[in-house]
Amino acid sequence: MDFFNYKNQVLQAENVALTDLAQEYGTPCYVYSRATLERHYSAYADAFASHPTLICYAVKACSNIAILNVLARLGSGFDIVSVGELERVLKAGGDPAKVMFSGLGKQAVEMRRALEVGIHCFNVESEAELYRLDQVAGEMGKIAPVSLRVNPDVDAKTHPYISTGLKENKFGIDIKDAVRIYQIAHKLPNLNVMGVDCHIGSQLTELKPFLDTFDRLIGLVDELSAVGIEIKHLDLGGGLGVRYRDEVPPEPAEYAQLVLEKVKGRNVTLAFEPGRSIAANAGLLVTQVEFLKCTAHKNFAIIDGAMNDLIRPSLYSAWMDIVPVSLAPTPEGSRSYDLVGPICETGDFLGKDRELDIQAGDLLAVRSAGAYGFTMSSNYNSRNRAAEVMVDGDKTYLIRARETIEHQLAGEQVLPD
Ligand SMILES: Cc1ncc(COP(=O)(O)O)c(C=O)c1O
Ligand SMILES: N[C@@H](CCCC[NH3+])C(=O)O
Repeated sequence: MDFFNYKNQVLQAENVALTDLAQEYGTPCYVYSRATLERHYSAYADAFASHPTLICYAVKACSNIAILNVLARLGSGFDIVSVGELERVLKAGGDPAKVMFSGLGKQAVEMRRALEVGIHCFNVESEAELYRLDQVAGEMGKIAPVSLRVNPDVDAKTHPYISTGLKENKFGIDIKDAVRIYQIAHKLPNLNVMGVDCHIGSQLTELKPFLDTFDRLIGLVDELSAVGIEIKHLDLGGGLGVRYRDEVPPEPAEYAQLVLEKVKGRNVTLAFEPGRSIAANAGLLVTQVEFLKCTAHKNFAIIDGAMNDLIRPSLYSAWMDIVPVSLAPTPEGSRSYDLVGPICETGDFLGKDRELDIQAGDLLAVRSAGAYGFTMSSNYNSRNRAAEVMVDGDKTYLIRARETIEHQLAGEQVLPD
């Protein structure tokens, strides 16, 4: 459930009509609902309340500092993959002691900053990374807390571009090699091997791959214990899917029930790194129809939102729900449209073959756009990135001003004469 509903035939974000919001902030514009974000985070926190568990929101899903701050106030931890994301968390008032540092290409300078602020754990993805982290920690006179990200070779049954837990994927350490590499890590003087980590993919709509993974990780924990390495922390990553169309993904409570059953009697803390399931349905992208272009072959609605604003449809052929902000009938009547942006790419579309009753000037909302929406946006075609607005009840806050050409050009210069 979210807090985007129609009232008097106009779509609202909480108590604010999107027509008013578009008037004030312009389009394209990302709109987030604070109540929805809080509800989604709390679904995890409540589900795991009976066991020591760290919920680390995956910053990459939506990294605006206002979003991070709303979650930090609820006690959320954060999963980061770069020093940029770490600085966002710190700026947002997040607690570094609740930060997991994931990602397979951490630079020494990033490790240094994370050690300086005292993060919870590094999720290390290769033997080479272990040596680098050991060296950096040694130079700083620190001990780095470490989990190894294990690749369990489980099929997450999701889009191939967002599946990460198969042996052919670049992520993690092959589970067959894990004991050997744990033994290396255990001997390195500046590392404290505390946990096992994994993340098998994103937009999972079944629990079975998670549970198969869990069983493999527990098997590894027992093997490690047999060679004298005690694991105190299990990080199961993110990946729980959301409904974009007709998917029926499991709720955090169902997931928790099964995991807590499996973890019974074991002295391990748990961690999760949900991104999409917290942010996706807490945000939408509001865009305006510039022109209708109807030919003998196709009807196009040319909109002011484009693939640079929201790349998921172009990149993954992802289907996103697109609805009119106002349900009032138009003189045009209902037709099937491809919703295309102004970018010079055939792949620049947000939706295809959508039956809509719209006319030029109308507003549309792309639903479930809160995750991997703004964070994957770009300046392609020198377009300014969209504004971001947070709604809280009947209040609205501009949490990121629309970019300007001056922002885009800052840092560029022509050659001297
Ligand atoms: C290491 C890691 N953790 C967490 C996430 C968040 O995943 P999701 O948004 O599917 O919950 C990702 C992205 O898939 C990831 O790569
Ligand atoms: N960006 C992807 C998900 C990738 C998750 C990153 N680990 C999406 O929009 O679905």
